[in-house]
Amino acid sequence: MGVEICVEGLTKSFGDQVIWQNVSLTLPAGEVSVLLGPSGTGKSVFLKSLVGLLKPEQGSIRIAGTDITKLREHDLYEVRKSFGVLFQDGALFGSMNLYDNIAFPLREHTRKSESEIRRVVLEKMEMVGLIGAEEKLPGEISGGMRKRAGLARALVLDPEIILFDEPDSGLDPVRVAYLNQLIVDLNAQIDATFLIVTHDIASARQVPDNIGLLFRRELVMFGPREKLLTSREPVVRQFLNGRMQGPIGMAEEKDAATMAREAVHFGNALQKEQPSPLDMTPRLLPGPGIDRPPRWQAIAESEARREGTRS
Ligand SMILES: Nc1ncnc2c1ncn2[C@@H]1O[C@H](COP(=O)(O)OP(=O)(O)OP(=O)(O)O)[C@@H](O)[C@H]1O
Repeated sequence: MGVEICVEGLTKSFGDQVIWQNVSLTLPAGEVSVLLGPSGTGKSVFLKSLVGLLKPEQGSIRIAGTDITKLREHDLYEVRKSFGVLFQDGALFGSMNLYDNIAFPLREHTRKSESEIRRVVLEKMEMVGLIGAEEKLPGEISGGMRKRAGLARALVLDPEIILFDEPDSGLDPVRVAYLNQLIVDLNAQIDATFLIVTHDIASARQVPDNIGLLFRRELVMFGPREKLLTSREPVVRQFLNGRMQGPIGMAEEKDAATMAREAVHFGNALQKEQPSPLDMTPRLLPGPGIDRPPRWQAIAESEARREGTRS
């Protein structure tokens, strides 16, 4: 369960437009990682590269030791079965009810009997809190329920890696909180490797083990969430605090003249800014009723110690 993904020196362009270059990171097996970045920095392109839908020009993507950039289409097809992907809108078939949508990958990719399929579909629907909604059509349910259904469908082949493309998009803050709790609960239950692309800073602060930030065609930083949350790197602080002041501009990158005007206006206050203890948001833990495997038990104990030193 849960495999390591090791990306080294990855570069992707479309024509002469370089999307990102020399990206290296390791997504540790079974951990939750978040990828942040201003709009258009190529986060979705990165997810598509991981599943082999796009081919980077340089670098390697090792999944459990196999470099998938070198695989032929047939072998890639096999590797893709180890991925579950939650697309932004759930990507459900509008004419199929939720049960059939969730059963779809099992009917396509396995030889399971309908009674086995029923067992798996109902188990996953229960995990995401959708029991009772089997007959509903995607158009009859809320955006939050569609995401849950998309997640149940991503789970049916027991993936070792789950990719979430902006799971919070289009949801109100309360639904985002429920979905984050579900993501953490699932990670404790199925122990797969999770990568979440998001713009939601509150989620990025609370949910992951690791955070990465794409900016100016590079991976500015990737590491344990403590490293990012307490970083003094101006672009990281600007992004995490959702501010206009800093290197990120309206069209991704600020020009030198705007940066110079800001420097005059704010002096070097931004450069000197220190991270505060408040930057270390408490981590979201698996909810009541979810058994904690040793990894999550250790996280809970370290959070309790941190709380102890705070109060
Ligand atoms: N198939 C493609 N062909 C050409 N250009 C593409 C293709 N896919 C993506 N791009 C370009 O790659 C860039 C990055 O797009 P991408 O959707 O990955 O950004 P993103 O960081 O996910 O943005 P957002 O946060 O707004 O979703 C964009 O300029 C986009 O136009």
